[in-house]
Amino acid sequence: MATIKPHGPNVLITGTPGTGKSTIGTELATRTGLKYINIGDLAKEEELYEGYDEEYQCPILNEDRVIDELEDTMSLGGNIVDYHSCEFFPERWFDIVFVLRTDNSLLYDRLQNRIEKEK
Ligand SMILES: Nc1ncnc2c1ncn2[C@@H]1O[C@H](COP(=O)(O)OP(=O)(O)O)[C@@H](O)[C@H]1O
Repeated sequence: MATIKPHGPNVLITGTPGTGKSTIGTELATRTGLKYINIGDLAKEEELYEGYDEEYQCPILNEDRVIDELEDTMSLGGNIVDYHSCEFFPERWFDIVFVLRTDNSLLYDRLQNRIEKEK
């Protein structure tokens, strides 16, 4: 059960990559004044990794370090957290969770566009 936090509620926005988490998360942050936290960006900035996944060709997130890094911020509240996975977050952190979904055919095109842009 979430408790009332001094800086307001914590919101989790999760879902498959490309479903619009960062688009909605940043817009929501602008409109509400809550702080937007993108876990992927945070991990990059603070190097919260524990090795490299050769199969998926990406760094492996150190989930314990993410939790340690965010614990104080989340206790105060007032955050919008954006990440494609959610099972490792403490349930007590969040007051509400949104799971975004997008039709697979649309998702395919969005991710394809993202890859093209990154080239
Ligand atoms: N509701 C929406 N309708 C159409 N396109 C969207 C919508 N939300 C996001 N997009 C587009 O889909 C792509 C992926 O969105 P993004 O917010 O980066 O997703 P995520 O953060 O979940 O990976 C972007 O090009 C974005 O502009």
